Amino acid sequence: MLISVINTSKHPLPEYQTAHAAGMDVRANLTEPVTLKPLQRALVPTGLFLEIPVGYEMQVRPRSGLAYKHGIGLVNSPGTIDADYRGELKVLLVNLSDQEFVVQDGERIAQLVVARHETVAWQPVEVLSDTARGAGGYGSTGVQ
Ligand SMILES: O=c1ccn([C@H]2C[C@H](O)[C@@H](COP(=O)(O)OP(=O)(O)OP(=O)(O)O)O2)c(=O)[nH]1
Ligand SMILES: [Mg+2]
Repeated sequence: MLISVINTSKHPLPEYQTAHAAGMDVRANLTEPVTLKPLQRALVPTGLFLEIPVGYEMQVRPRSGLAYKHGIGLVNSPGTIDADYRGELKVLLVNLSDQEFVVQDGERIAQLVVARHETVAWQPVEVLSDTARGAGGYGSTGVQ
């Protein structure tokens, strides 16, 4: 699919790193590095402005390498970019490690996955259909 984009950053557009990757890695666009102390969060700019087609959303997801090696995640994982959003795409990083982490300009900080979504209209009713699960949840089926 095609997504209209304005790139005000000094970096290339987000790219798939392999042929069948689901996510495109997106880069930080910074004038100076951002230091994240343990448990600190920051809204990191990308310099990208998008127009996602109606009926689709973009999910901003963590990169597992950054998560595993440095404890870097997204506070709102997965972030949701709406089709009608025209502001700058930003990434809400959090440092879940016990070490300081420095985000560098141009660093691939997250990945973007585009997905279809439904738009729901509610149908209020008095009774819902019976199922074997019923109201069971939160581990009701056991562990093994
Ligand atoms: O990681 C994110 C999450 C959101 N957004 C932008 C795009 C999205 O369309 C908009 C609103 O996001 P969301 O609905 O998650 O935030 P909200 O707290 O509900 O704000 P709003 O009241 O503006 O919807 O912010 C980002 O740039 N990055
Ligand atoms: Mg919202």
